[in-house]
Amino acid sequence: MSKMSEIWTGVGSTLASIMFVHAMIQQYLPYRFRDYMEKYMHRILGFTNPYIHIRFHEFSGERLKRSEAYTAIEAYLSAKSSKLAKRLKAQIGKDSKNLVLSMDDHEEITDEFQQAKLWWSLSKTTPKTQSFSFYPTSEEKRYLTLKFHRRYREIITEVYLNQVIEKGKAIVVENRQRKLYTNNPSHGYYGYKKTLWSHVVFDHPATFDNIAMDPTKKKEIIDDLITFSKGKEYYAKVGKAWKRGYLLYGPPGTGKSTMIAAMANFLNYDVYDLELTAVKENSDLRKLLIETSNKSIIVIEDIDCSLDLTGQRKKNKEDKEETDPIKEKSKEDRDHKDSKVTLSGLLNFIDGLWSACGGERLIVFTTNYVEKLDPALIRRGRMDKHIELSYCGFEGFKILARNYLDLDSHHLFEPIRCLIGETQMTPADVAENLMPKTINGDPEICLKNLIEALEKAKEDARLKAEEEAKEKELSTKSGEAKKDAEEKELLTKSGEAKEEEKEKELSATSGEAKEGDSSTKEETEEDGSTRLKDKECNGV
Ligand SMILES: Nc1ncnc2c1ncn2[C@@H]1O[C@H](COP(=O)(O)OP(=O)(O)OP(=O)(O)O)[C@@H](O)[C@H]1O
Ligand SMILES: [Mg+2]
Repeated sequence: MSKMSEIWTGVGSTLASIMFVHAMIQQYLPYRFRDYMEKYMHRILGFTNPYIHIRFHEFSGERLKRSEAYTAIEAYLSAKSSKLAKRLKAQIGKDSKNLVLSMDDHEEITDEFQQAKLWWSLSKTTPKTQSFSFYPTSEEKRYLTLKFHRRYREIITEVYLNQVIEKGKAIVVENRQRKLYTNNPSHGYYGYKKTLWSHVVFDHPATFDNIAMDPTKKKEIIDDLITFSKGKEYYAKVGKAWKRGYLLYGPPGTGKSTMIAAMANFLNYDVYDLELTAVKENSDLRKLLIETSNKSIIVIEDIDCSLDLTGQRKKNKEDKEETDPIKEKSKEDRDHKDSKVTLSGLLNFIDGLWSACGGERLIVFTTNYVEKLDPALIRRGRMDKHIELSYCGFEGFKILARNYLDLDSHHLFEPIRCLIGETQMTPADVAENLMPKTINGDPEICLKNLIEALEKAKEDARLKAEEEAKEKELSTKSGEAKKDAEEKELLTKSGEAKEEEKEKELSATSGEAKEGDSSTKEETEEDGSTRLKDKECNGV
């Protein structure tokens, strides 16, 4: 027993001495000298220590992007971590149904591969200059370290790691909880985490099945999306970045936003809803692009309202645009948000060199006024596919009737078919009319509601057309009257001019004829006036 206590005392004093020496070195040895010592210590240990360490940092390239390898390894280790690690981190999993567990900082778990034993550990470094903050610092850098015996070097680096990455990627895709991101303002206070994007779980029920549109057009879009998502090799072969631009245009309420949600659900992509007015400069746009993940849709809604995208051309049309409510709104937004994003910045965002970072991205613009967009912005190559979403047709109505009323046919479909072809009603309005207003609503009542609304819309359209025709007629008439008056004026003027000319001509000819007598007349006049003058002077 006394021997045991002696040993413990010995160990204790040795440890205390080591700690003392370490503290002295830390405090008194010059920084450069310490660096040298560490370097040579590692070399000496390298000869004696048979273990190899590989580090995988969470962020690569100046924190620009989360490392894909790190994410994949984290996913691969997640199953093992939940069994082996003592301290775990929990995150909500796919569809908010289950928890995904992973090991916490400074934990270590073991793995085996063809008789080789491996150790995975998670560490983090915090910045040396600590400042007081209520919030967790975003400067922490995490890294995973793999440790294994040097005799397994080849098998681990050439086989094991590749398998880990592959399996991890598959798990990431499987567990992917799709997200809807929006960009944080580039300036001002925006919470404790200086991230570029904030996100919520993307949970939109729209699918291509319940979008009301022409079936052939719908199939064309679906085929296009499938071709894109499977086109990795093809894009590489033709030397194009793996991305595709979609321009969705049409009147309000025709399903542009719904279509984006359906696309995301169909392809299982994340959605990045980019608010351009919150982006201060073109360089911020680039940073935002880099922070987006693969398999995502980058959306800019109402692009015509987001920015002044007519570039320099605006200056030439200043007067005209002053009365344009859309441009005025965009001007207001610009003034408020102080955004300096330019058209060329946006063009570069879509297909500049940076747009090729990552891959499998859709860029979608929506607008109500396609004609107001700069042609350079929507040319093929930038916006590859232009999709017009328009008023509801009979095919669209049938889809809505199936969605909202579970009806595939009904005797009221026929009058609706006739009416819907003659009116311009958006799918949003049709859907609203079809929606039962009570829990056990009768479908027939909903169809009748729709018929009523369609008839009203038809009547309104007729009245509007009549009014327009009248206005046109009036303006034509007033135009004609104006023209008549102008013509008359012109005629009168030309008549007068002619008369004057004639008179001149006449006077000229008569002047020539009388040329001989003129001297006599002048003389006579002269005489007369002399006489009058004489009279005046004489006081007569
Ligand atoms: N084609 C459609 N198919 C099914 N539902 C539709 C369709 N179009 C519109 N709707 C319904 O109308 C509502 C409005 O549609 P949505 O927001 O997609 O229109 P939008 O074209 O984006 O309009 P805006 O131009 O004003 O943004 C949606 O909630 C959706 O239920
Ligand atoms: Mg919309």
